[in-house]
Amino acid sequence: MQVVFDKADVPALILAKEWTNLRKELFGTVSTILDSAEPLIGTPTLDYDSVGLNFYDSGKLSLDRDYFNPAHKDSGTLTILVRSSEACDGLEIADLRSTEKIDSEAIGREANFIPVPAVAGEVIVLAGTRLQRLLGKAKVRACVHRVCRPTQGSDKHQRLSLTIFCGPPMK
Ligand SMILES: O=C(O)CCC(=O)C(=O)O
Ligand SMILES: [Fe+2]
Repeated sequence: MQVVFDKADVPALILAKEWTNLRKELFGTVSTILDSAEPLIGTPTLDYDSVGLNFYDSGKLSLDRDYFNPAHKDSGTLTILVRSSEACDGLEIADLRSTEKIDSEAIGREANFIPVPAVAGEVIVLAGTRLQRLLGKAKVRACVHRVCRPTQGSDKHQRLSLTIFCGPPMK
């Protein structure tokens, strides 16, 4: 038996089409805000996205670990982040003005970190190292971020987040 799909009905293709339109709008806005003539999408190399799903469970985090996810930069152009909506879920970003350090680990030790409380319906957009490379450090710096062990809520805190990593990762 042969099953024939109408492409217009395949959910993954519908989603891909929606995402392509959204991506175009998002990068157009970012280019305008950053006054960039540099293409950020629209070439086969740049039009690369990958999706990540993170499940964090503080019950499974060993006691000597303070972070679900230690200080790091994402390596693409932009990261779109959606997370479960508890007010203080441990996400923090580094204030890069508070340190001269360059690498994520040193920034993680030295910088002041700013908590990012979750707001219902929000979508967070983080700059990655490829965006910094394309536009120059004077215009944009890759966001150093981390997810701490949450201090609020029950001991068995669980957290879910979804990321779309746009652009090919830097090596
Ligand atoms: O879970 C989060 O809020 C952040 C996840 C993250 O930084 C990553 O997957 O690169
Ligand atoms: Fe990240």
